[in-house]
Amino acid sequence: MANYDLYAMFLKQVDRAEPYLGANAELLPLFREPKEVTEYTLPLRLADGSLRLFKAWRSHHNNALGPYKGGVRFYRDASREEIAALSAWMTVKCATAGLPFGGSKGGVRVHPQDLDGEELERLSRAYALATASTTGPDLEIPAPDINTNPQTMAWFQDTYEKVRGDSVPAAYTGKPLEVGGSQGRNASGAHGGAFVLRELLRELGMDPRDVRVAIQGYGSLGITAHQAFAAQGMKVVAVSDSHGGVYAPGGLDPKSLGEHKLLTGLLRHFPGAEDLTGEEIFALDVDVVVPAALECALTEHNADSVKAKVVLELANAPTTPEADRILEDKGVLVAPDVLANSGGVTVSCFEWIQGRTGDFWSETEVLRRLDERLSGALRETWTLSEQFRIPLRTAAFVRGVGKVLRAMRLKGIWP
Ligand SMILES: NC(=O)C1=CN([C@@H]2O[C@H](COP(=O)(O)OP(=O)(O)OC[C@H]3O[C@@H](n4cnc5c(N)ncnc54)[C@H](OP(=O)(O)O)[C@@H]3O)[C@@H](O)[C@H]2O)C=CC1
Ligand SMILES: O=C(O)CCC(=O)C(=O)O
Repeated sequence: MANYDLYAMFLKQVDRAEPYLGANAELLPLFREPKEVTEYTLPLRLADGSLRLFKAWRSHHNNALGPYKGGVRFYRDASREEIAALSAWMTVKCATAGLPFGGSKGGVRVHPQDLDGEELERLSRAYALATASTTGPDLEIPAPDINTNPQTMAWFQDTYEKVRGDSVPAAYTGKPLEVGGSQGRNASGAHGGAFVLRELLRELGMDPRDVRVAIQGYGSLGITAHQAFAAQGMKVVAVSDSHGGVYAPGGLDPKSLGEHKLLTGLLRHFPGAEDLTGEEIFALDVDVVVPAALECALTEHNADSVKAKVVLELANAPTTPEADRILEDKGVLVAPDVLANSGGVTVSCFEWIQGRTGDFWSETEVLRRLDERLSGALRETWTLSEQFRIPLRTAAFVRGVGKVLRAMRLKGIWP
């Protein structure tokens, strides 16, 4: 993925929506730029006494719709460009899901496996300290992303509250339940994706019980997606991680496969399944493929091999614009990330509301609201896509970017 310019990918997606944005397209030059990208150098004393410096970034893309919202990733290839592009997609995602947020993203260039638990805690606290002055329920509300989790959010929250000398439960989301998290947040990305897929299958006249799925990526999102799809009666026949994958035409059981991965660290060698190479996952004879790992998984090199009818993007930016064109020509429907993986940030929004009001909801209530919101967003996007005969991604951009531009116009963001 390293050779793709993610920000250029985002701009190409905006370009395709531009002809449908009417007079407000005049404001696009401002929308195309992140408002600010800040770089930090985080010092860390390692357990062996040596001193190491870590680069980190926080990108604020656009806040016309509300405070900045986005995850923080700890990732060895994190870069300024990657974080800026992901913040721009967050702006579109929040608008597409109808949330009162703008878009941001944060990242630290670190391979977390190189650090022990205490070093990771101190690095997390260093990041929260560096970004504290631009964080808060009305400013910017960070959340988990790749290699960060509820524990990371608890460390962020504690550091922030020590700086503020106050309790601020709505400053971070994706927290553990014990410190103000929301029911249903951990699996919300997967549930959101499953709701979007269910609605798409309905539009396509397909019965979920006849649907075979292949998932690339078996981390937080991939594992919970396997469970959510199986609960809807779909058959997950193949999954992969960074070491390769497994295929079982009769379906893979999420519980025993999860235990196998936990025990051995691998998906491969799962009893009763065939091993796959990572490259084979997208070319399988299935109905739905689900990229749930990293950016640029589907490119001009492998898009033509896709046999599925639907690509459900649970990862951020898994399909390059070149791959998008190839898939369109083949008649493959791509459910875009800004819609398909918006379940995470939507339940983050619910957590923010619960933290501000002190009124906490049951998991059933969280999932009911998530379903209502994402099913509605999918139907509106589908209608727009049919009306203008444009791909779902472009339709999602027309809806999402359109909302942001209208807010910019009303607020008079031009000085
Ligand atoms: N967590 C969240 O709330 C949200 C996450 N996302 C996006 O979803 C994606 C996944 O996030 P998340 O599940 O949290 O991340 P995790 O770090 O928990 O999991 C990532 C998974 O991808 C696998 N992987 C890495 N490289 C490859 C590869 N080349 N081929 C196949 N699998 C690979 C990893 O393998 P291994 O297990 O071997 O390490 C791991 O299973 C990211 O794009 C993220 O931005 C989007 C919305 C919300
Ligand atoms: O939950 C959030 O606020 C952020 C989720 C996120 O980073 C993403 O959707 O990519």
